Amino acid sequence: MAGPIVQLIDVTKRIGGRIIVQDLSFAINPGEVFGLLGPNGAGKTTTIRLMVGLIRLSAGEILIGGRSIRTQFTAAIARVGAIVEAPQFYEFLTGRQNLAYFLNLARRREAARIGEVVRFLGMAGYIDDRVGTYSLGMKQRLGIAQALLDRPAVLILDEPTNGLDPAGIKELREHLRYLAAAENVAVIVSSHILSEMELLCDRVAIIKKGRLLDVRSLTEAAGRQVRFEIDRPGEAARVLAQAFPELSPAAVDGGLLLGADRESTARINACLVGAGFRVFGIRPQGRTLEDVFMEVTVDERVDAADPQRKQ
Ligand SMILES: Nc1ncnc2c1ncn2[C@@H]1O[C@H](COP(=O)(O)OP(=O)(O)OP(=O)(O)O)[C@@H](O)[C@H]1O
Repeated sequence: MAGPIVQLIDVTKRIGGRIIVQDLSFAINPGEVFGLLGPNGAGKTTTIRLMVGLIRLSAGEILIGGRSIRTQFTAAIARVGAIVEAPQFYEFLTGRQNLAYFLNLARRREAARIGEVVRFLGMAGYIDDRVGTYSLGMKQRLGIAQALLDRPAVLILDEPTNGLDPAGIKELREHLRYLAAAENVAVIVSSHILSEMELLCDRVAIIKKGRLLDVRSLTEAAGRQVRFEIDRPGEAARVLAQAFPELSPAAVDGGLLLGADRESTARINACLVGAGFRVFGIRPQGRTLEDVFMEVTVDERVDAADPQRKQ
């Protein structure tokens, strides 16, 4: 197996002395739809802005296709298509003319690629209409089309379901899943709504107050999640991502989380001990994604129900 296309290693961001994101470590594989899930202010947008190099890391490392976003920015970002802030289009041009404009900006003149992404995203019915006449969902899709023009290996979409109705979300999900499956693109999306992420993603990382609480697979219902209590989890996640990329290890508070059956649990343990890590405990993870997410959001719900508690 080729290994992860995106790796976050102990990613930390401080702004004005405040820690916004702390020690995030996880890896994303080609062909999967990966979600960043967390309440408002959890640090999802900051994490995405770090991934696309819009802001600088305070500590840690982000690798895209094995290239560092810090020291090899141009090579790393060449593999990424992203919509971070709402994409801007010329309203007086048609969708196709907008795509042609962006394609020329990238100094490529491959008109055939426009046809390809238009077909792919099912936009043929309106691509030659002026963008000023588009609905929010249509503009959203034009944004994705633009991000796909350069055939990225990684597609990053911040809150892509914002403003879409359930039918729009379902369509988006079908396109993203197809993209992941057919073109082996790693798709990264963020949201604060669990039910939307469950529909969209293969795996979900839950973030609260800038820290990674959990990473769950949503595709393998029987997938067994095992938690290793360990020293230096971020470093261990990196070592394991190389040795066992198929396990998608993630560092969470004081530990390491991965999908592993009995046999691989033993192999992972041997690998960790062999690499000099101290393993303090190994436990199957029993809680459902919803249990974890409820815990993440409980403070907010209590505060909302009983505002006096905030005093
Ligand atoms: N440039 C900045 N200066 C100061 N604080 C910031 C800055 N950028 C983000 N923050 C703070 O960091 C925290 C995380 O913000 P971020 O936008 O990453 O969260 P989020 O999970 O994307 O939330 P939302 O769903 O509301 O967009 C927030 O408390 C925010 O106020």
